[in-house]
Amino acid sequence: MELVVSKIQKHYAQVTAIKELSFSVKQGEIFALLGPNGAGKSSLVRMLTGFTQPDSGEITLTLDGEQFSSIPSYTLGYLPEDRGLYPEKSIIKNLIYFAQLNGVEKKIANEQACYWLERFELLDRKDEQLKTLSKGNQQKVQLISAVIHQPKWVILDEPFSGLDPINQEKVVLFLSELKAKGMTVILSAHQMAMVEKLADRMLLMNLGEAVFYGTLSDIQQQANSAIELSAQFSQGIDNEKSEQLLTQFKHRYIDDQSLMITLTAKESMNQLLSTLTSIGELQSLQSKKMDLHQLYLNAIANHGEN
Ligand SMILES: Nc1ncnc2c1ncn2[C@@H]1O[C@H](COP(=O)(O)OP(=O)(O)OP(=O)(O)O)[C@@H](O)[C@H]1O
Repeated sequence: MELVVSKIQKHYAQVTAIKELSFSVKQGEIFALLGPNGAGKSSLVRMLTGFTQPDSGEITLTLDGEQFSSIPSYTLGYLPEDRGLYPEKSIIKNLIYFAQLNGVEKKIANEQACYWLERFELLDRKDEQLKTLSKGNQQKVQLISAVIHQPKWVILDEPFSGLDPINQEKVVLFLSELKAKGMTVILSAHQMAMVEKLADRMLLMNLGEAVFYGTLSDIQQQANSAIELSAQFSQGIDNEKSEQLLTQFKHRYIDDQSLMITLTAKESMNQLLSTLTSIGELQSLQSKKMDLHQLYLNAIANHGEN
């Protein structure tokens, strides 16, 4: 039941939205699609759901011995980028309506709706009109509507958007629960801290191409040629002087006594050390693994350079 995407391309008039993209999603995993605005995530999702087709290349999913060129709608739960619920209807009626559209009996739909509403602490408001909920709470109802028919595959376009940190954590738990129930989840997101916690594997796209792909540790290994170093000085440093001396090294300031440097394989540690010691009295120099946020920024900045 692996979803295999092989060398797909998608063009819109002059724009090539997806270029020769290949990857696969394994059954039961949480797979994250990452990338800056315009990278091609929504174009890809539209092809995975069968809403549009690739101009070339192939998408294949084998389910119960049958082969499909997208995820069939009967087994898909989808949270689209443009949300669509009925603001005048009650929360429970919205959810039952969406479940019934997907062939779920009313009684089961009601049970499922109550189960998930309780999880999101919204059960006591189920009979209120949807429009009376805050934007974040409406988002939670929308998430429930995407999974109320217990699909095997779930695609969520930006499930964290508009949510405060507490509710983002609730969505992390919600997604983990979907995985524990055996669903395969594909999500697009811009919140790297959430993705780092959740995703089994991920694909970073830029300009329609894959920039990195794999588990977080695969990606950290791929980026191993570059290391992040944190330099701490015993006194405040002179920014003007450090800017002149550090021109060849990619760096950013943490505060007036410390900075982060990204050292690539091409650059010399000895030279960096002598540069740092001429900036001021170095108290410590530590290397640390790049988090997903930093890996993402570096990968996008370097994409297309080689
Ligand atoms: N219907 C369309 N007609 C023409 N160009 C399009 C169309 N849809 C997308 N594009 C272009 O294709 C490229 C990829 O867009 P897409 O919406 O897939 O990116 P995205 O990664 O989903 O961005 P975002 O994070 O902003 O939602 C962009 O250059 C966009 O302008």
